[in-house]
Amino acid sequence: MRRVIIGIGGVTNGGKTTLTRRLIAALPNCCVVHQDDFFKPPDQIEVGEDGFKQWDVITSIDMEAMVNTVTAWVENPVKFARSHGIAGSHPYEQQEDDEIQILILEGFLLYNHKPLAEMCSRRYYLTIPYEECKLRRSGRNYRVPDPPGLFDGHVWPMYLKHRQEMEDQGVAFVSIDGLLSKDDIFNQVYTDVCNKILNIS
Ligand SMILES: Nc1ncnc2c1ncn2[C@@H]1O[C@H](COP(=O)(O)OP(=O)(O)O)[C@@H](O)[C@H]1O
Ligand SMILES: O=C(O)c1ccc[n+]([C@@H]2O[C@H](COP(=O)([O-])O)[C@@H](O)[C@H]2O)c1
Repeated sequence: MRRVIIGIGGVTNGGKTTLTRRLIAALPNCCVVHQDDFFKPPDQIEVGEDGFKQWDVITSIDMEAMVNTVTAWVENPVKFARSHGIAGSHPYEQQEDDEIQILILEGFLLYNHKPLAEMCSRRYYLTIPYEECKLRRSGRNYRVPDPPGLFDGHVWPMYLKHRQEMEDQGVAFVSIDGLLSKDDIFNQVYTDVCNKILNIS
């Protein structure tokens, strides 16, 4: 059994979840782990000197739990799929030795966590400019709503900081223009996955 982990990273509201949903529907034997599912509870999030809860830093996420979840998939992708209620049309019971199992990791701080970044066979990174990001973010409803000023005071500065850190650390990624249409983004990434990972064209 061949295992492949694909990273879908990038800026908040860049289109990561949208792209991930489409890839899951198109790829065989494909599971997903969302980094957002590992946010710590609000009472464990530090308040910074700027007065904002520091959601957009890696310590706001329980990375140990996330890595444990990914490790569970690596150890047994078939069991992982079953225990996460993924039946699909693929014959999990009849595994061929050369069958491929795919895990998508989706999140805004994937590549700033070295062990996770290194687990990805290929890393995609969605970007959108400041104005578009602020606009999309203003229409989003998170479990904890954004207080006024959070985007400019915390979210965007942290995005720039983490992006710079990732580039300084030499993490290799395929940059995706999040301003393209949802169809174009999907086609670009799906074609790349087929060519570079699945070796089918
Ligand atoms: N390519 C796109 N063009 C325009 N809007 C998009 C595109 N991709 C996503 N969106 C919209 O942007 C918002 C955030 O998308 P989402 O996929 O949840 O982003 P993320 O997971 O990166 O935060 C949603 O309203 C979504 O419909
Ligand atoms: O999901 C939550 O519980 C949650 C609570 C507070 C904040 N968030 C925001 O979630 C953002 C990352 O998710 P996303 O989908 O926008 O990439 C990040 O910018 C956080 O500010 C998310």
